[in-house]
Amino acid sequence: MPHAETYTEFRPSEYPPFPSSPDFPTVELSTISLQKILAHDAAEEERVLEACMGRGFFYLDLAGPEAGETILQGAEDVVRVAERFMTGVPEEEKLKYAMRDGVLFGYKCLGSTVVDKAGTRDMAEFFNVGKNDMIAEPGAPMNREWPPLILDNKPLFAAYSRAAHGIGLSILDVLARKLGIDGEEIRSRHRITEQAGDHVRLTRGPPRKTLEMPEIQTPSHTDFGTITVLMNWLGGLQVWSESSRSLGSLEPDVPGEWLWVKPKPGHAIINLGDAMVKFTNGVLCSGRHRVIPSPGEQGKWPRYSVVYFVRPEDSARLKTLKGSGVPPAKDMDEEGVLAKEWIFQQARALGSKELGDKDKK
Ligand SMILES: O=C(O)CCC(=O)C(=O)O
Ligand SMILES: [Fe+2]
Repeated sequence: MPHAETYTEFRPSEYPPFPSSPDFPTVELSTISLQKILAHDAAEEERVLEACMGRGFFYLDLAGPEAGETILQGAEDVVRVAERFMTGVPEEEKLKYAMRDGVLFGYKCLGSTVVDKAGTRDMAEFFNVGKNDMIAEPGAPMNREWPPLILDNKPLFAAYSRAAHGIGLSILDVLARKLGIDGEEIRSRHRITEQAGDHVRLTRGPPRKTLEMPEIQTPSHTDFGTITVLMNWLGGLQVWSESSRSLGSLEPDVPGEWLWVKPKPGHAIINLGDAMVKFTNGVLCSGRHRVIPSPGEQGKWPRYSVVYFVRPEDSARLKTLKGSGVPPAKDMDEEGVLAKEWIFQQARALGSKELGDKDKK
């Protein structure tokens, strides 16, 4: 038995495999190579477009480029910080850092959101670590107070945020090129130094209690921002089998079923958010997804994930962008809605009590 101080419940090398049984139908997602994207490989770029016009989800092979390696190693280091926070800090201390007053950074305790019309409570804890505060120069003012554990690891969160943001923008560059959109239209709305809702989300879901109970950890949602870089080690994430471009309702609005997304070692899971649907007038899809406890034997382990949300800068304007592959829309020549306001509206549409919980969803 390891000594209490070295004990860890995050032990990827010991996890049982994802069950191969028809009881757990999985989704087939394309695998895209970050290396090839960065080398402007034409066939790979076409596959990125196809994946984003379809489900809006794909695996990204991170091996090779420096940013990919930063995510691969960094995600495990981030989970170790998450584990110390989630399992080591008393609840009343954690609640001092709760998300509140429309600020989406900080702690969300288990059960603070409703996952269905019956009012069932969620089963996941998160901690949203804001990008701007982590990349801030020492001594610069911050958007909020952070626990010492997070501040002690500021360089880790800064490096992780920069790498994930950079990867997200490289994918957005590809999509812009393929759709004939001026890449600057997207880049200028996602400058890393500008204030934005970008954050690293640390999540912990407890082990499954029973085989039958759904125990929803994160209810059905589409991400609000532009693009998401997700690292997870255990099953639990599911995508809705049919793509839908409508935003905002808790339940899927087209017939289909939930399909499991099998974690793939060495790969991130990339998905588009609602801002990308807006920018492209619905040409691209923000896939609907949710998280339930891991299947089969995997469900005996607590489940951690590390999510980076790339979002438009707070003061950016959201509207359909001009491009040869984008059908014209009424809002193209309008000023567009302020990103900060857009996120707030999306959160409210999802029935959130506070903005924070439901960027959350
Ligand atoms: O934990 C996961 O695998 C996905 C989490 C997620 O979808 C989210 O936090 O938006
Ligand atoms: Fe999500």
